[in-house]
Amino acid sequence: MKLPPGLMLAGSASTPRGRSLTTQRAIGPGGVIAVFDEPSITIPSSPCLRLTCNYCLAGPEVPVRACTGCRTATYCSPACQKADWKLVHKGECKVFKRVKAEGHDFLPTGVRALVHMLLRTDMAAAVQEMEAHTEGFRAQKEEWRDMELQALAAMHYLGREASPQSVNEAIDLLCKLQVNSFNREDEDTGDSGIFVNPALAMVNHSCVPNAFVKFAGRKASLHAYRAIKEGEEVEISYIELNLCSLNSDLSTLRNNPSQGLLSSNKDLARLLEEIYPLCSTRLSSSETSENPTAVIRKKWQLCEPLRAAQLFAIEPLPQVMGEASIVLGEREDHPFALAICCFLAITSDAFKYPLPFSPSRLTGLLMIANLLSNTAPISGSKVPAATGSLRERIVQALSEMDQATMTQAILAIFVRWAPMFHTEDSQAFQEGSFQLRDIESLRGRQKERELIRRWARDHNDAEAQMFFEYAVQKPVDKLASFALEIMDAEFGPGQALLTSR
Ligand SMILES: C[S@@+](CC[C@H](N)C(=O)[O-])C[C@H]1O[C@@H](n2cnc3c(N)ncnc32)[C@H](O)[C@@H]1O
Repeated sequence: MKLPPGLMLAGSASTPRGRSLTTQRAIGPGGVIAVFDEPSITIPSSPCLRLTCNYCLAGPEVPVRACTGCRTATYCSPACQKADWKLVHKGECKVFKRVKAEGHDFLPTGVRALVHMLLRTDMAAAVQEMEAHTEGFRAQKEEWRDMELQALAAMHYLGREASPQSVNEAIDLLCKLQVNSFNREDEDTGDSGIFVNPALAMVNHSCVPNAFVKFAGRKASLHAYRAIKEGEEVEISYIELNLCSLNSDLSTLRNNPSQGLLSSNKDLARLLEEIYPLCSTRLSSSETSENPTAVIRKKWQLCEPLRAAQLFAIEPLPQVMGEASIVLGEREDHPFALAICCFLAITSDAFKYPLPFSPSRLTGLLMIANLLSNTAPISGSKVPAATGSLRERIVQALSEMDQATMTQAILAIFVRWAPMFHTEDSQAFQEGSFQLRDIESLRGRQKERELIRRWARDHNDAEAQMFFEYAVQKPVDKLASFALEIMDAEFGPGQALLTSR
C-alpha cells in the first residue's frame, strides 16, 4: 500500500483493530500529518451533482457546464472535464445516458460511488486490500437487501451482466465503501460527497482522537488535534462527536462562517495584536475588589472590532465575556451570567475546542447547569412582558423554559464526556454525577429522564432528538441571544457615562 510521506503502516489483519497508521515524526497541535490525494474516489453527493465541478469539486458559486454527452456531470473548466474523462467519466457518461434514457434524473450517491469503484481499475489492487466485513453486513438483512439492489442497479446501468458472481463482487465493494469511505464535507463550500482513499482508510477510530480529517477539492488532509509523538498511532473519530453537545447547527462547526476572515483582513489581524496584550491579563484580585466592572468595560470596548466581525471564538473576546459572566455571577445576577455562559458555549467554546470533552467545554457545561438551577422561576411570581426591559425579557424567556430538563440534559452531556478527561473520582466528575442523580430522582419526571437517556445513547432516535432540540438546544440558543445586549447594557460605553455621572 502506497502511503503519503511521514506515515507508516502498523498492525495486521490478525491484530485486534487490524492495520493502523503511525507517524514517522512528531507533529505539533494543528499540524498537518499527511495529505491524501490520488488515487482517490471523490464524488459530490447526488443533490450537488449539477452544481459542483465533478472533478475538482469547486462550487456551488463557481459556474459549471454540463458534459454534452450525458448532460448530468458538470465541470468548471475544460481541464477538469478532460481529467475526469480520462479518470472515470468515459465509462460513467454511458451510465448517466442510460439513466436518462430510462426517464430517471440521477443515481443515488451510493450507487454512483459503486460505479466509480467498478470503473477505477487503477485502484483495483488497493481496493482489494480494504477491509469489507462482508459477513457482518450479510447478517443485517435489510442492509444486505439494499446493497443487493444497489449492486443490481450499478450492473444494469453499466451494461454489465448481473451474474451471481458479479453481483457478489459488487456487494463486496459496497461493504468496502461502508467501512472505508468518508462523508466528505468540503471545508470551503460545505458541500457533501464521498471520499475514498486506500491509505486514509487505514486510520482507526478512537473516541478520544488525536487527529481529524479535512477535505478540500480532491484532497483530504489529516491534522493533529494535539501534539503527536513520533511512532504514535494516528486516530480519528468516525462519528460526529458533537452530536452529543449543545450546538444545534453542526454545519457551522464543520464550516465556521468566520473562517479565513482574520487571515484575509490584515488590518483586523494587526488590531488584534494590539488588543490582545491589553485584554489578556485576567482580572487580578486587586482589580476585582477595586472596580471589576470598569476593567471589563475597558476590555469590552477594545474587543469591539472582533465583535463587529462576529469573531466570537477569537481571544480575547471570549475571555472578556467569561470574566463578565463571573462578575455578574458574583453579583448574583444569575440570569445575565447564564445568558453569557450559553453564548460562550455555542459560539466560542465549540469552535475553540472542537472535542466535546475538552476540559474548558466541560467546565462551561457545569457552570451553565449551576446557573440554571439558580434561575428557575419562583412559583406564583408574576411573569413580566416579553416586550419589556432587557431584564424583563430574559426573565420572561426563563419562565417559559423547563430548567430541570435543561439542567438534566446538560449534566447528561457532562457525564457522557467527563470520564475522557477526569477520572471518575475527580471532584468535577463527582459533582456533575451527583447533581444528575439528584435531578433524575425527582418524582414525576420519568418521561424526561427516559428521553434524555435515549438521546444520550442514540443520536438516530428521532423522538429523543426532537425533544432535545426543543427542550434544550432552542432554549439555550434563546438565552445566548441576550448575551451581547447584556454586555452592552452592563459594560458598554453608555454604562460608563451613567456610572461616571
Ligand atoms: C477504515 S478501517 C480502518 C483500518 C482497518 N484497521 C484495516 O485494517 O483495514 C475501519 C475498520 O477498522 C477497525 N477499527 C477501526 N477502529 C477501531 C477501533 N477503535 N476498535 C476496533 N476496531 C477498529 C474495524 O474493523 C473497522 O471496521
